[in-house]
Amino acid sequence: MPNANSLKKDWWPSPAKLNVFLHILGRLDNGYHQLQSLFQMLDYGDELAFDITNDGKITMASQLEGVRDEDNLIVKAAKLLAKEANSPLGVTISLNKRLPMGGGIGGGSSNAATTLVALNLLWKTGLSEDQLADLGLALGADVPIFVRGKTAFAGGVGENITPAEQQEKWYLVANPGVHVSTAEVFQAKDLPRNTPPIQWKDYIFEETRNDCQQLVANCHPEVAKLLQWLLHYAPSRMTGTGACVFAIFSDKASAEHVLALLPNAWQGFVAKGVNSSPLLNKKEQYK
Ligand SMILES: C[C@@](CO)(OP(=O)(O)O)[C@H](O)COP(=O)(O)OP(=O)(O)OC[C@H]1O[C@@H](n2ccc(N)nc2=O)[C@H](O)[C@@H]1O
Ligand SMILES: Nc1ncnc2c1ncn2[C@@H]1O[C@H](COP(=O)(O)OP(=O)(O)O)[C@@H](O)[C@H]1O
Repeated sequence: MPNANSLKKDWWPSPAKLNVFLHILGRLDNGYHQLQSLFQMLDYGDELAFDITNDGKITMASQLEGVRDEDNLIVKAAKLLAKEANSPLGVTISLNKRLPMGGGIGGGSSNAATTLVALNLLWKTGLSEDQLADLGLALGADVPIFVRGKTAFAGGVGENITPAEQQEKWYLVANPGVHVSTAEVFQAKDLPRNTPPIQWKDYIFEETRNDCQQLVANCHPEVAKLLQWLLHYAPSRMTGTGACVFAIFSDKASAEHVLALLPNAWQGFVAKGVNSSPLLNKKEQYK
């Protein structure tokens, strides 16, 4: 239960995303991969609160388990913004972590984006959305998409973003409890890297796939098992480089029904797919 102190805080949403599909078109000379993906924003995620100080210090109210403060993307984002905008202010940041880490649902990238967007307003540093997205790219490939906050098609190495309104569906997101390293997936010899490009206007879910899914399912039987289980109920797929898996429903009750049946070995949550992220809605309140 939240304590009185946390109730008083002004919490900023840090939503998750799903890669509804993820195609790998090729590999560039620098080792990075050319992708095509539909980034679906969810109405579910972490929350951050920012207590502004005058001492120029950037600190976490408490350490995120398994992540040193200097490696935390939240701290990195705040430091980057302070440097870029030459801000003399400091901040103590509280994090209410709900999203599994390293699961392909973008929690770390989203935390970084929420930090950039919120502190730009609270520190009054006045950077444009384009400038924040550019700063974010230095922290991770998915940070710009969370700064923009729109469900979108992404091309290039992920930086080429085209907002694309989708029918708002319900997703059951389940975590098989295994950790998959993005870098290792992209290094794998037998990762398919030659999917032909598609035209965004021709996008149909059934004609797309996640090119990382087979490889990850082969290496992690738990991912294959979870996918098999979900496929009994609804169209299902892995997100990003894994390991989380999602199932698509047209209504909330059906998604919650399957969540209630999910075997205890797996954790999950139900979220609505939204075209505008909760962060964007919060930002609008400050205008
Ligand atoms: C492919 C996606 C789809 O959402 O996977 P998930 O991380 O969400 O699972 C992301 O764009 C990942 O973004 P992110 O996890 O921030 O990746 P980065 O830190 O930028 O890169 C991690 C490593 O992945 C590889 N990488 C990443 C992106 C890309 N287009 N091609 C790559 O080859 C590079 O080897 C890089 O060293
Ligand atoms: N604030 C943060 N939240 C989550 N992960 C973080 C954070 N800061 C750094 N990390 C590191 O980034 C890695 C990737 O996290 P995350 O973005 O949640 O996964 P993914 O990119 O697979 O969706 C984590 O394993 C963790 O070590």
